[in-house]
Amino acid sequence: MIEFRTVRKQYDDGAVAVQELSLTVRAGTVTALVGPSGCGKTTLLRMVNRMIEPSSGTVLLDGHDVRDSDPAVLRRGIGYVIQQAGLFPHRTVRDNVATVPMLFGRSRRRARRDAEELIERVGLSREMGGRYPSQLSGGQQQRVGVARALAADPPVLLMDEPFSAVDPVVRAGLQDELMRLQEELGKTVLFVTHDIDEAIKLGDRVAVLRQGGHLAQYAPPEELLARPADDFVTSFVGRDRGYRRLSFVDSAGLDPAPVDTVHIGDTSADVPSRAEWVLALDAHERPRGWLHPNATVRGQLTEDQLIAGGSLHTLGSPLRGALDAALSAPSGLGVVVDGDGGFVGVVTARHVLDLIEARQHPALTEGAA
Ligand SMILES: Nc1ncnc2c1ncn2[C@@H]1O[C@H](COP(=O)(O)OP(=O)(O)OP(=O)(O)O)[C@@H](O)[C@H]1O
Repeated sequence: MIEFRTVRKQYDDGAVAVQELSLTVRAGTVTALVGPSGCGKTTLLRMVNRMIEPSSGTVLLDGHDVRDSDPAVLRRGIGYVIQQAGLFPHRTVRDNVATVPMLFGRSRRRARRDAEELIERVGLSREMGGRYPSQLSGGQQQRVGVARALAADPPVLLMDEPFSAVDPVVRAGLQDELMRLQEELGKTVLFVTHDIDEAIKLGDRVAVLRQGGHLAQYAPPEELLARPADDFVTSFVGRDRGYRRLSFVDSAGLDPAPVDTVHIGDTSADVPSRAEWVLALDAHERPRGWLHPNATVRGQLTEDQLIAGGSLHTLGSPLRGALDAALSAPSGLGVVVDGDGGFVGVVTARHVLDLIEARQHPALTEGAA
């Protein structure tokens, strides 16, 4: 557990970066620190490993004042990942990851073997261990940065905008990878970002900071979206927070309806012309696309005769996916699949909206029924 108790930081030039701030990061959870540039996020993060000392107040790690620990010893239990990975350019990937364990006395051979395992764990191939950082893409370098921070198996990870230098697609992949790793490893993570979407995706709790190092709100992401504490947080979380909140509403009670289906490879005799949209499935019952109403199939049904479908909603995942599936489908019918991708049924946007309404105002809906 990391605890900030009324910490304040004033730099020598008089600038106050953090203003009497109290915050607790529970063990085994991810807390995202988010806010505009210069609001004190990095300052706060670096107080944990004593790269920066507070002007007043206390930072506790598992109940112990960090000031009572020698910084070098303290940092052994704290992984640190920064933007653009900060790798040693003249060491191979494997040696970058093995450096810290070797400093702690692990044999070179053992440290390298562990490094190779970690390299795979963060989603890179073992062969990449022999390359130099400049021979990797930005996203791959970030993965190495994460592997290096994990190498000493620290219970705490500090991550300072670790993914902000890569493009959005790679970034999303790195975020997913971190979530997967975190499920496995259960570290106590403090994650700095200026991107509210990243904070909401990764944080079990999100701390929104505003200029001058004030804590504007500290809450789980769904609460932040549902009940922003003030105008600053409201504008910071953005306009479509109502829609984004659906990411945290489960889809229990969603009742997919049947729809006419055909299979790829069916002949025109099997596929009579219909006035309704027809969903085409493959041999594994997975949706492949839609057949337009009244479309005539010539010969066998092939994929190029289909209109590409919208997004798919997996049964049991949050309601946002169900609404998106309905809104993005050419037929207006959101396709619902099971965990294996097999077709289950369809939902309309109206159906999803009714469910949302019932969740938000249960009494009202019951009264109307
Ligand atoms: N060494 C320093 N000396 C003086 N002022 C500093 C120092 N480091 C940071 N500051 C100031 O403290 C404030 C907070 O800086 P900090 O780097 O913690 O913000 P941040 O929220 O991480 O910003 P960014 O998102 O831009 O990285 C800023 O106004 C900054 O200019």
